[in-house]
Amino acid sequence: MSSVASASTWTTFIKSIASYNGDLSSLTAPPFIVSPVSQVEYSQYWAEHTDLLLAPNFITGEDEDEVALERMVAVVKWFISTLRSQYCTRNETMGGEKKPLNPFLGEIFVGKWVDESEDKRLGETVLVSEQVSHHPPVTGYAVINDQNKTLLQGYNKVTAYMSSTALNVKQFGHAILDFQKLEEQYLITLPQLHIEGIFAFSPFVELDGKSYIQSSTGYLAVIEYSGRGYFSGKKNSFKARIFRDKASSGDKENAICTISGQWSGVSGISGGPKRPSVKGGDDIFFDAHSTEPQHLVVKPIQEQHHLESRRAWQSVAAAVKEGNYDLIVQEKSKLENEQRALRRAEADSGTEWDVRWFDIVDLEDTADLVASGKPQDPLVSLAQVASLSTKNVTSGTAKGDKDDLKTEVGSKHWRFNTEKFAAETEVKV
Ligand SMILES: CC(C)CCC[C@@H](C)[C@H]1CC[C@H]2[C@@H]3[C@@H](O)C=C4C[C@@H](O)CC[C@]4(C)[C@H]3CC[C@]12C
Repeated sequence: MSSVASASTWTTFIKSIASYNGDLSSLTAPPFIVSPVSQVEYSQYWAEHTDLLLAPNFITGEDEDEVALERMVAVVKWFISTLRSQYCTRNETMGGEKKPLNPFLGEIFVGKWVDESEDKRLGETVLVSEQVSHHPPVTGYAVINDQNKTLLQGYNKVTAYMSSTALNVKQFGHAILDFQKLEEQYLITLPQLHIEGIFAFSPFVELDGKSYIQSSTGYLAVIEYSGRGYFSGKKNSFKARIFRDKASSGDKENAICTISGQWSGVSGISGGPKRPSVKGGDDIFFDAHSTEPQHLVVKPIQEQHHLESRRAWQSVAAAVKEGNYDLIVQEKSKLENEQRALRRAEADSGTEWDVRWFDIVDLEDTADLVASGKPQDPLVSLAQVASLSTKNVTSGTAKGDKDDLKTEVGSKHWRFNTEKFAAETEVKV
């Protein structure tokens, strides 16, 4: 396509999103900003640094409180390390942010990270990701490491609205990182973001606002994001402050340590743990470019189940890579029509699609759960400590915020079901 033609298609697209407010799946994007990758694959970006994800398991010592702080710093380091993968991958590999393929209900994506450490202490780490809802689109994921009894699970939903300068994206959902051997859990809320550069023809993500990591040991990390110019003149800036607890986080001066810099580049740490080993050497906390992401190993397409993402979307992905607009539309329609036929058949037989590895839990009435003797969902206990909402609202919403107080918003959340996954016989990782 000529640059004049693509500029006019781009202008038409911008006009179509100018009044846009809702779930992004219905947005028809011009072929040159469509990605050949389905959004169900994005869950892999949580664990492209498995060594950092698992690091807290190996932090031990005499002083319990110091160890708890060191583990919190290690969790923050891992979290910061995920951001470049999550939000820069398309820019780095496709020359700009793209619109991912909209996963169909039941679409799955699985793979594993192989332990490349000398002592093999990391073991195998497995990813499972599943599209648990189509309207609205919701992706559930779990990263499982049996050797170190570590489970990261979560789910994600996005909505968006266009302002005069950017596409503003709200993330719903959260992640829970459970170190079962340590009996320590972390609630992780998701950053909010906007897409800049749309009018200049070159979209990219900027994170904004705050996200939180609450540890069951009481430590709370408050991470603030800014684009170019607020904290420093640099893009993708952040400042993470670690506090002893929620109560002390009211005053920034109480921060035990502060980590700041660029999440897509270099960051440093001041204050915090006494042992230098957890801080990173030479005053560098994390350098996103000197620690390359470790990519997930995925089975060849011919060995994949028909619901596995790369197999299901292979014709569309090929058409996207070819830049063949008519073929993209044709191949996408085939898949969408099959999905519509499935939904009609379910409606006719009065059945519903069986979500494979996840369940929805209603945390509305936690008193019932406590009375039933079942262990409390970590969201309930950790959100309470951090004073965050347990409702189905924008990730990181404070308790008592106007959205938290809306009576019509429920507290239904997606959870990974380890038993269902253990009983899986058709899908091989
Ligand atoms: C290019 C643009 C104008 C079209 C709109 C694309 C829009 C649907 C895309 C753009 C960025 C995408 C984010 C992506 O940056 C990273 C993540 C993190 C991942 O864990 C969950 C998905 C999410 C939020 C993507 C959702 C789809 C977005 C907003």
